[in-house]
Amino acid sequence: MAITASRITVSLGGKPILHDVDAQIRPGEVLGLIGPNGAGKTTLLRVLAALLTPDCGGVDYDGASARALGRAALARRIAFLAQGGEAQGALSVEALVGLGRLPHRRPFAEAGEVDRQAVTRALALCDVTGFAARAVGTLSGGERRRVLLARALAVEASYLLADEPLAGLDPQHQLDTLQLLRRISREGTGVVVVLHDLTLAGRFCDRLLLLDHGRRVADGAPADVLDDDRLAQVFGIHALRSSQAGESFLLPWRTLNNENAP
Ligand SMILES: Nc1ncnc2c1ncn2[C@@H]1O[C@H](COP(=O)(O)OP(=O)(O)OP(=O)(O)O)[C@@H](O)[C@H]1O
Repeated sequence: MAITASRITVSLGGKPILHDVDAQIRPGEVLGLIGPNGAGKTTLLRVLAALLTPDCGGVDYDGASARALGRAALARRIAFLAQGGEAQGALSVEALVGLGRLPHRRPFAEAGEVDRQAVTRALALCDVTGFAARAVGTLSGGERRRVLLARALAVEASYLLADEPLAGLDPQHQLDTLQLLRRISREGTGVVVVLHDLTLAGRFCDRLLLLDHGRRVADGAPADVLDDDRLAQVFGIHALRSSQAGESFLLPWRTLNNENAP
């Protein structure tokens, strides 16, 4: 069981974006998708979610193609949290999170008890139960982000694909969100998450896939992927390293084109 993307090549607007990229999302694992701005992370995530058809290569979903599965089955199998996702202003938070249940409902059917329980659980997991009756348009940016994650969790899909779920979140909710993603992965979900924070990516992901200029330059354990040479070559930074209670971590410290900075 896995989502397996093989030799993905994509051009957009006549510009090559991804070249021959392989990627695999496995149940029970948090895969971090990292790389500089413009590296192709969102494009790869959209291919994995079957929202974008690659020019070459293909994606296999637990042994079936997207076409064989069909839209409805894919929507139950894959939850997608878009980067900076829009949310309709007048809709209540509870109704928006309830949209995550649509793939499970027959057309025009009312929400059932299972749907209501999934929404209640997703609201609690994302710490937004207190906002349930509020109009989405009245929330702060970070609150709205957590509500959109709740909508994705309400799908209760086998795979969760999240594009920068930490953007705009305060430190507590960043840590909460990553702990939550780890928790659902331990319960069997395959999680892929686009992250810019290398400290958190190194701490919370089981595996990191590093993209640079549309190419996969590394895929493996965080400690192996985030070595000094790659941080220099791909990100142009130097990082400090330390450990706390036996857990090692890195802290991006200075850019290499600014050697004299503190
Ligand atoms: N429709 C399009 N037409 C032309 N170029 C595009 C199009 N969509 C994306 N691109 C380009 O493709 C490249 C990869 O974009 P993508 O959004 O996948 O990068 P990313 O790694 O997610 O970046 P970021 O970290 O900044 O979000 C960028 O250079 C972007 O400008």
